[in-house]
Parts: sequence; structure tokens; C-alpha cells
Amino acid sequence: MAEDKQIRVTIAGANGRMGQEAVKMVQGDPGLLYVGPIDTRGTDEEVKARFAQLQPDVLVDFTTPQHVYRHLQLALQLGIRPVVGTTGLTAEQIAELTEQYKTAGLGGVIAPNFAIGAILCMKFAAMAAKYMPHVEIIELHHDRKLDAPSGTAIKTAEMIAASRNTLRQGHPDEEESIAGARGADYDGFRIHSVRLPGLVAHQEVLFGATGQTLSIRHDSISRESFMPGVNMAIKAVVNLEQLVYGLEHLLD
Ligand SMILES: NC(=O)C1=CN([C@@H]2O[C@H](COP(=O)(O)OP(=O)(O)OC[C@H]3O[C@@H](n4cnc5c(N)ncnc54)[C@H](OP(=O)(O)O)[C@@H]3O)[C@@H](O)[C@H]2O)C=CC1
Ligand SMILES: O=C(O)C1=N[C@H](C(=O)O)C[C@H](O)C1
Repeated sequence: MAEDKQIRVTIAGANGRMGQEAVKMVQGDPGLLYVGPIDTRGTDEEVKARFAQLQPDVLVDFTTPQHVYRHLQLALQLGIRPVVGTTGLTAEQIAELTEQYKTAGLGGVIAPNFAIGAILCMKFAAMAAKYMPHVEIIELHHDRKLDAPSGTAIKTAEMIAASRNTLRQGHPDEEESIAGARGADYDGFRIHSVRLPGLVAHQEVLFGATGQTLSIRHDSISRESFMPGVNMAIKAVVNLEQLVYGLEHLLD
């Protein structure tokens, strides 16, 4: 795409918590043109007619786990490059979409977290797990969140699992007297989800070894924290020819 041409951006979920921030960010960048919101709660024909009216280069998605898979399929059919922050896609869906986008040679970004500090938290956690394989993840979010565990916690867990040998942690005879007390199991370690009003988006990765512990913590205290990453993804996706999962793939 020519460097001096504005990138035409539509946003799904434009009235939501993240969508409102994203609209402000896009409208504040002279390199981007906000062409308007897209709402896909209609028939395929109605939605395609709206896309035809908007003519976007990029679809930014901050909606719900229920809709995001269809949005990625629609974007593929229409040749619009998606930048997806919505969480809740399964590993199988991401793998399938990655193949489909590769076949079509279309760029896309799925990023469970756009905050640079969260990406560093994931990378540091993966580094630490190699040397301190006993680990638990605690993610903490506002209580309007629909999915658990968070997309960030799942991505962190995937990166930890890739950098350590599978290890079933805790006492072999441990029992829960209240179901769920030990959290969700991922590759032998545990993920705990906290939901409270007042929180935004937070994650702590705890490691333990003989006589020592290590905590790696990231806090998003406002949704502005995600916007530089969304901006970077919009500008990168127009030059991509495949779907990437994780903002770390766009960082050098
Ligand atoms: N990757 C990242 O860095 C981040 C990702 N997220 C993720 O982003 C997603 C949105 O979070 P958040 O903004 O807090 O949620 P909100 O509930 O505030 O916003 C979701 C919005 O999507 C709208 N919506 C629902 N369905 C459709 C549809 N089919 N087409 C268009 N709009 C639709 C809703 O409209 P209505 O209210 O009318 O139903 C609502 O305005 C979540 O999955 C969350 O996990 C959040 C923060 C950071
Ligand atoms: O719903 C949220 O708010 C967030 N969702 C993302 C996730 O599930 O990881 C990113 C961030 O944690 C905020």
C-alpha cells in the first residue's frame, strides 16, 4: 500500500469500552481515516452492503467471543484486513483461520493483548519458566468481562508451555474440597481468574523454586494502554500476507 495514502479503518464494537478508545485513537492519527462503525448483527447481505458502503482497508474488532469468528470469516471473504483484539477464539479456530488466511495471502492480526507491558510480561514469563518451571498465573479483570481465563492468560500459558517440559505441579494426592479451588489446569499448571469491579486488566505470573519465588506482574490501569499497540497493528497489517497471533510478532 502507498505510504502516503490514509488507511481506511472501520471498527466493530465502536461503542464499547475498547471501541470508544479505538475510535479516538484512529481519529487522532492523520495517517488513518475512520470511515465509521460496523455492526454485524444482521444478515450476511446487510453486513456486506455496509462494508461496501464503508470501503475499509482494515477492520478493527473489539466485540464479543460470540461474534469474532464470523468477523474473521467475513473479512477473509471481502479481502479486508482484520486487527482483532476480541478474545475467546479457540486454539483450533485460530489454527484454521491461520491456514485460510495463508492460502488467500491476506494479512491479519489477532492480539489477545495490545499493551507493550503485557507482551513483555508474557516474554519474561516464558524466559523464567525455562529455569523455574513451577508456575501459576493469576489474571484479574473488571467484572463485565465475558471470557475466562483471559486471552492474555491463555497466550501466556501457551508461551510458558512451549519453553518448559510438561510438569504436573502440586502434591500428587491434592484434593479440592470446593470445586475450582486450584484453578484451571493448563499443561500441569494452574490459571486463576479474578473478576471485581474497579479492576481494568492485570496479570501476575508467580514462579516458585527451593527457597525463592519470582513474581512478574503487569497492570493496565487505563484502556489507553492498548492504543499504541492497536495503532501499530493497523499500520503493519496492510503489509502482511498472513494472519499473525500475538503482537510480539510485529515487534523486532
Ligand atoms: N486485545 C486487547 O488488548 C484487549 C482486548 N479486549 C477484548 O475486547 C473485547 C471487547 O471488550 P470491551 O470493549 O471491554 O467490551 P464491551 O462490552 O464494552 O464492548 C463490546 C461492544 O461490542 C458491541 N457488539 C457486540 N456484538 C457486535 C457485533 N456483532 N457487531 C458490532 N458490534 C458488536 C457491543 O454493542 P452492544 O453494547 O450494543 O451490545 C459493545 O458495544 C473483549 O473480548 C475483550 O476481552 C479488551 C481489552 C484489551
Ligand atoms: O476484557 C478485557 O478487559 C481484556 N481482555 C483481554 C484479555 O482477555 O486478555 C486483554 C486485556 O487483558 C483486557
